[in-house]
Amino acid sequence: MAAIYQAVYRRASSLICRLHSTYVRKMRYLNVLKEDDSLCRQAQTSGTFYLFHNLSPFLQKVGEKYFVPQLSAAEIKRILEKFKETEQWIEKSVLIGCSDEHIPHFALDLGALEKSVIESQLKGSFTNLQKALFVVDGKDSPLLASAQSLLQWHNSHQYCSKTGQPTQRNTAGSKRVCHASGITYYPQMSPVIITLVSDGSRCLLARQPSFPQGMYSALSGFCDMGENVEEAVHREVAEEVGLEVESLWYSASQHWPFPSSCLMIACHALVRAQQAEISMNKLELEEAHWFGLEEIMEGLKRQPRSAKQNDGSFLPWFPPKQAIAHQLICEWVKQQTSQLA
Ligand SMILES: NC(=O)C1=CN([C@@H]2O[C@H](COP(=O)(O)OP(=O)(O)OC[C@H]3O[C@@H](n4cnc5c(N)ncnc54)[C@H](OP(=O)(O)O)[C@@H]3O)[C@@H](O)[C@H]2O)C=CC1
Ligand SMILES: [Mg+2]
Repeated sequence: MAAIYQAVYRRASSLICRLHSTYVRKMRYLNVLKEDDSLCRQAQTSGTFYLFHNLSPFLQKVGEKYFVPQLSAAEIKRILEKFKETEQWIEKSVLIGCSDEHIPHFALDLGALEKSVIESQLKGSFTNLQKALFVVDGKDSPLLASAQSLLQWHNSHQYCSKTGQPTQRNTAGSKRVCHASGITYYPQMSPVIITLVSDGSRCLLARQPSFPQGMYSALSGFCDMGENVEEAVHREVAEEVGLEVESLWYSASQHWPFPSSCLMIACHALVRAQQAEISMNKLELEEAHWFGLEEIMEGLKRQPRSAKQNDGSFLPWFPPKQAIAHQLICEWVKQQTSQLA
């Protein structure tokens, strides 16, 4: 039966090949892997694997550069053999994407096995995600972030919240089902708005007590139940700095894995210059200031280390380019400089 099914799939995909672009074929292939457990199990034997250990990704350092190695199923089996574990472990992996040539990519957490043994066999180290995202190549960080978020979601959704019974995952790891209640659980993201407020000539940046010293960012906050993006922006700006947004526009979005899978929706917002006095909410923020164009341009040049002064205090610096807050600040600078030109 499986053989007939696979033959039909191969025939159908060869027809699709002739009709669609590489991107469309790739997305269709991934979709089929999510729906078809036996095909996905087969794909695991020819796929590549990103390794994690208790949610920390495995990286290799060559010179000053960090790489995210993709291991073959054979290499994974060799590690498992070392621990006298069976290859059934591979079934714990989750599907995270595929190459243009339809080589599927999986993420696998070997957290139950001794970390140092794997590290010395593969000549690399499991690195905290927060560090990893900022040292790997830009194209690898979204992949690491979404892989870790999916693994984390499976860790925290082992049981049905209605019946308390264990939930079962599909092979791709794109959902979990409670057979007692019939409820299907899908991986979740929390929508979060992030807004760069401007009064026309200055922009507003703030610090939360948990931020690294000297770092200022745009205002952010989780969307409330039932709220749309516009309402969330208006509310968060009012709550955090006591200002009323006059107009706003969408810029871009980003998946952010901290604390657990947020969908950051980035916007610019304008307040009236005559009504721009900040009334900061001290429960959420420790500082909030208006910054002029020059101060922002200086801040963008600073790194955390160069921001530290001799007396131990810090000059303002801003989130690194991997964070969408950075993109908002750069867009504001571009808009201001084009107005001046
Ligand atoms: N990529 C980027 O450029 C940036 C990303 N961010 C991210 O944005 C996110 C939200 O920013 P933040 O300003 O802290 O949000 P908020 O201003 O909404 O405040 C956070 C507080 O809201 C409560 N809360 C409400 N809903 C949730 C939920 N679904 N999950 C967790 N907490 C919730 C929690 O309070 P309590 O626990 O007391 O109930 C939490 O401490 C953070 O995860 C942060 O990492 C922020 C800035 C830049
Ligand atoms: Mg906030």
